[in-house]
Order: sequence, then structure tokens, then C-alpha cells
Amino acid sequence: IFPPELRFAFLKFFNRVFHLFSSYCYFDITEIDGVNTNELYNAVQLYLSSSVSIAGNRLSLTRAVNSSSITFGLSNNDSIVDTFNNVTVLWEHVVTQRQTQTFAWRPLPEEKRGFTLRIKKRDKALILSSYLDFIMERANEIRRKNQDRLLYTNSRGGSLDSRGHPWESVPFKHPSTFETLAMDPVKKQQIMDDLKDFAEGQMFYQKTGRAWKRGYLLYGPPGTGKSSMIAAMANHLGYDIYDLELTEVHSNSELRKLLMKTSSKSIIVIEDIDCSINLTNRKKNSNATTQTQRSYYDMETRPGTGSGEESGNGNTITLSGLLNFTDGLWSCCGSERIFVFTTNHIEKLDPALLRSGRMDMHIHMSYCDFPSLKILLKNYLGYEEEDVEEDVLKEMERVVDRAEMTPADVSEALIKNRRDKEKAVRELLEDLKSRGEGNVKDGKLRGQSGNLTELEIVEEEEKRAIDSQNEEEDTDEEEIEVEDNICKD
Ligand SMILES: Nc1ncnc2c1ncn2[C@@H]1O[C@H](COP(=O)(O)OP(=O)(O)OP(=O)(O)O)[C@@H](O)[C@H]1O
Ligand SMILES: [Mg+2]
Repeated sequence: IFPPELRFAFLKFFNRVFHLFSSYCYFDITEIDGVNTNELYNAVQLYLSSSVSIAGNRLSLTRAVNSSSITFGLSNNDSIVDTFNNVTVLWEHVVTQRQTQTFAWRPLPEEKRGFTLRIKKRDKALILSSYLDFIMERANEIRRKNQDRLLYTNSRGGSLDSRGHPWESVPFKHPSTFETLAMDPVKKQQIMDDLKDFAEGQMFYQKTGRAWKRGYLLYGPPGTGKSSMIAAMANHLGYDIYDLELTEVHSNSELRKLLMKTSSKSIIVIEDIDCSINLTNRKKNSNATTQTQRSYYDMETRPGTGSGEESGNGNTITLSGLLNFTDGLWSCCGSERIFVFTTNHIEKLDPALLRSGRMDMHIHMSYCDFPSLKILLKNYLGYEEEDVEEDVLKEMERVVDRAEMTPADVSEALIKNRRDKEKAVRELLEDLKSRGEGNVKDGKLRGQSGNLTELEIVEEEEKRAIDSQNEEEDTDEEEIEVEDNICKD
């Protein structure tokens, strides 16, 4: 009988009057807020899942793929009562079907999900902010306790999922820890202390005006534990890992978007950075023209214009894009983040990437030395030092450095014979000896008296070269910047 407009106006009026006299106020926490995923929604979900008892009437159970734990949750349109500081609140999980799919730049999920929090008006000021803070904290705690780190990849090649995330995640279950990591114990302790200082350093970073992030560069030959070290870091700190596949990122702006979608308390990894994009040492292009020099610091080059081909496969990420990614303004859009780059060839990297302050710590993962060997014997055979015959141990100590076996090689040798421990040790020693002799014969090792292997000598030279380049670099970069400004003008 009533026209729809009138009916609508009446309903609205009725609603207002109702709310005026109601002693409750309501807060909606929707899963997707505009285009962003609402972190609070996930936190509330996790928080409620911990407080929901199995005795509830109807619960939804979820177990993420490969996850080890089952979480309880509120079923659709169900509610639960919670108390905080002696104040009772009511949570309702509201799920509605999204009606017509209006035009959107990306498809939205079919369901619209959200939580509604009902609080008595008089309690609102008292608890609201502290309650939400409490929920966030609890949710983080639960996430950590579940031991389910997440490993994210951007392998979808730039496309977004239905919830607008460019990252795909799987539970991260790498068992590597600092305990099982074979490396010099002193160096290991240094790294662990550094990580600890970082994780507990919120006040320090705030006081000194630095963004709360840290960069590590892991370099060394294949099989020396770079990836294992990253896993150990993640397990040690309880952080998620974002494994960034640079070859799947097409432009600097895409890189920035990926960065924006990473959460805090995470490790952002770029493996084999020398192979991912063409970040060659500018000094190595001895006859580089000003043009090519500037191109690294240029704005993005567009694919198909010809200038993009220098980074191969239509990938137009530039070094400047990468540097902005790690320490430009955008790098602080979250906090408590660790960047880890790995490479097998540190000499191939552009000195701009190596300069101090950019990658805070350069960690050299190298061939198996005696302390590492002892850790591996313990890991794989359960042998302490005293379980191995003294002269065998001495012999191992004598030959291990010149054998230049990677921890991966040693692990392999030990796994092969792990049923027969004595045989494993015997064969390992043989292996070490024969490799050592081979290396000496090939003249690969020099300066044995000083215990300096060729590798170390090369490294020393590299370091020196990099340092001297760094000094020149400072002046170079100014010039380039000036040139850029001229171009812009
Ligand atoms: N330092 C180490 N401590 C314990 N295990 C190690 C170590 N280094 C290598 N390993 C063993 O060797 C395997 C390969 O190591 P990892 O993948 O970490 O090497 P990497 O340095 O990342 O090699 P690449 O440069 O090829 O990526 C691991 O599964 C691990 O078991
Ligand atoms: Mg690796």
C-alpha cells in the first residue's frame, strides 16, 4: 500500500528511534574494507576460535591445507558471548550473499563476511580500544603458538586472488633451526644475537629514527646452507616468509604493491639475486656509456620499447626499483621486517646493493669447517665429540678445510650410511682425504701454511674491490643524480 520510498524512510526512522533508546552500540568488522583486507577481521576470527569451547551448539571447523591444527570458528550468523574486564560483549558472525556483482576492478568474493560486536553503550569508552588491542595481541600469540609459519610466494605472476592478495601462501614447515645449522658457532651466535636485538628493538629503532627493518645478504657456494639459514631465522623468530620471485614481477610498481601486501613480522627473501634480474656490477661494464649507466637509476622502462630487453624476458625491474623496495619510503609501510638476499656470486652484484646500511649484515656461508663438521656428525649420527675415535677426529680436523666439501656434500655422505655409523665416519674421512688431495693436486689451494684457501684469497680481493668501488660510487651516484635532474628539467 505504501510506496517503497515511504517504507524505506519509515524503516530508517524506526531504526533511529530504536538505536536512540537501545542501550547497545554495534561495531561492524567486515572482512574486506574497501580494497584492503581487514586485519582485524582475521584477528577476531582467530581470537574467537580460541575462546569458543567445543561445547558450543554449532561451530565451523577449518583446517588449512597442510596445516597441523584445526581451528573452531563461529558458523554463519551465529553468535557468542565473551567477557573482558568483567564486561560482557556479544559477537555475531554475519555472512550475507553479495548481491549483483557491481563493477569492480577485481572480482570480490561471493560472500560478504563480517563480525558485529555488541557492547553496552556505557561500557564503550571503557573497553573498546583496550579490548581490540587485547584481541590483536591474543591473535598474534595464537598464530605464533600454532607454529604454523606461512610461506608466501608471488608465483601467480602478478594476478590477484579473489581477496585481492598477490601472494599465495602455504604452511611453512622447514625443520631447519640454528641448532641444526652447521656453521662456525661464534658466527652463529652473532647472527642470533643480531636477530634478537632486532626483534626486541622497537624502542631503539624509534629512538634513532630508523625504519624497523634489517637486511642480510647471504653469500657462498651452492649447498652451504643459505636457504637453511633463512628457514632457521624464520623458525627462530616465528616470522612468516615471503619468497619473492623477481622474475615473476614485471615492473617496479608491481614490486611496490607486493611489498605493501606483506605483513609485519616477516622475512622477505630474494634468492639468487644475481640471476633474478640483470643487476650486474656497473663497473664491470667497462665501456658502459652514460646511457647504460643511467638506466639502472632510471624510471621504469616500458616493455617492448627496446630498452626493457636489457633485463631480459620483458622484465623491467630496475636496480633503483629494487633499492627503493628495500629502503625507500615504501619499505616502511609495515614494520619489523627482515630482507634477506642470497647469491652464489657476490662479485656479480652491484656495489650499490652492497654498500653499508643497505644490507646490514653480510654473511658468508662457506665450505664445511671443523666446528660445522662436528655439528653435522651430531645431527646425522647423534655423535658427540667423544663418540668418535680421537685420531679419526684429529685426522678430520687436519683435512676438512682443504677438502672444500660443502655441508650439503657432508650431509649426503652421512645420510647414505646412517644405519652403519662407523662406516659413515670411515667413508666420510676417506672422502675428505681424497678431495683434499685432489684440490692440492689441482693447485686449487694456495698458502696452506697460513691456512688461507684460494677461495678466501679471492674473497679478500672481492671485498677490497667492493670497498674501493663503494668509495668511487658515492661520487658516481651524485653525478648520475645531477644528470637525472637535468633530464627531468
Ligand atoms: N650449514 C648447513 N647446516 C646444515 N645443513 C646444511 C648446511 N648447508 C647445507 N645443508 C644441507 O644441504 C641441503 C642444501 O642446503 P641449502 O639449500 O640450504 O643450500 P643453499 O646454500 O641454499 O644452496 P643454493 O645456493 O644452491 O641455493 C640442505 O637440505 C641441508 O640439509
Ligand atoms: Mg638455496
